[in-house]
Amino acid sequence: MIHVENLSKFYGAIPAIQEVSFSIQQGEITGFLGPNGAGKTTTMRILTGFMPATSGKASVAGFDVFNQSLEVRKRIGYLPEDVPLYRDMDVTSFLQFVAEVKGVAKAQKTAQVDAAIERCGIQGVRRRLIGHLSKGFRQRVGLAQALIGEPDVLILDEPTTGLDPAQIIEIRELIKELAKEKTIILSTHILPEVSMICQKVIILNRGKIVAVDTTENLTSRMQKSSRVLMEVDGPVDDVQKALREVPGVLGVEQLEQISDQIFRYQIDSEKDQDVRRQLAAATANHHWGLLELRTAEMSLEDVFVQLVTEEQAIAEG
Ligand SMILES: Nc1ncnc2c1ncn2[C@@H]1O[C@H](COP(=O)(O)OP(=O)(O)OP(=O)(O)O)[C@@H](O)[C@H]1O
Repeated sequence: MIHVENLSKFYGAIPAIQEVSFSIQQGEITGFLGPNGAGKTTTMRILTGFMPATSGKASVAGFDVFNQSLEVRKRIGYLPEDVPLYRDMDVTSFLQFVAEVKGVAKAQKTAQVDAAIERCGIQGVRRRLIGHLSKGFRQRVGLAQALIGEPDVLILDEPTTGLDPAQIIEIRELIKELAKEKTIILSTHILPEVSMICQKVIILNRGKIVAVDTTENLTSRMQKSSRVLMEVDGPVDDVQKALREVPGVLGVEQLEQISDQIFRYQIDSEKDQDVRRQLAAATANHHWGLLELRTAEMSLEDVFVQLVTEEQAIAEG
């Protein structure tokens, strides 16, 4: 559905993205993840035909984003980071205006506006002025305008930024619903958002792709060791020593103190080696209280830090 090949964009002499390549299949929901300034917005703007690239190729549904930008725009619904909503217009009039701008046939205009209003759950505010809506509802209106024209692809730039926790959950649910019928690219710098919503992740750092994979693969590929978390009631130095002596254990780190003698520990062991039984036995042998023992998944955040650090180390030689 979306193909990007060796895309680069320079602002003057400053490279915003360099040699970016990826493909997104129809129906996939892909997270564009990267710190501020990584090049997420730049890539999205090029894909939506808002801005030309300096070099490289990109196509959406088989149409070239540079030479056939009108065809591409018809197939993409775009939610920019700052949605240009007209605060003095009511929701319905605004969406009708968007339908006109997008060239929706007159006969379909009302039906499409109504459908978008319903999809985004804004029936109750359809006559309200946009300027009087909460940020969460404004974001829903932003999503509704992206749906007008019935595009196959949605490109959403940081759709949850600036929302409160309840609104964030609502918008994520809405995006997941939309993902049942659309191909979606969503940019974010919030890591859990990607693992919650996306099947695939493209990680950008300083204008370059550092990884493209499924969220699951990425986590397991980068996981170089297994990690166990324990909470033990016992003398801290002795506990650490005993846990370190368990075969296969690579390191023990003391985490927070819960109370007097109770501490939490993080134990890293060789990948694929399950040391939980031995850790429990070591604790029992010393008659310490074992209050908790569980494996810890490496978070996407750990993966991200690892990838970016590795990349920086390579760049610095
Ligand atoms: N119009 C512009 N003129 C000059 N430099 C720009 C312009 N727009 C972006 N840049 C630079 O290009 C790089 C990539 O920016 P971009 O906005 O694409 O990143 P981003 O990943 O979307 O970041 P953010 O999360 O902060 O929006 C940054 O270094 C930025 O300063």
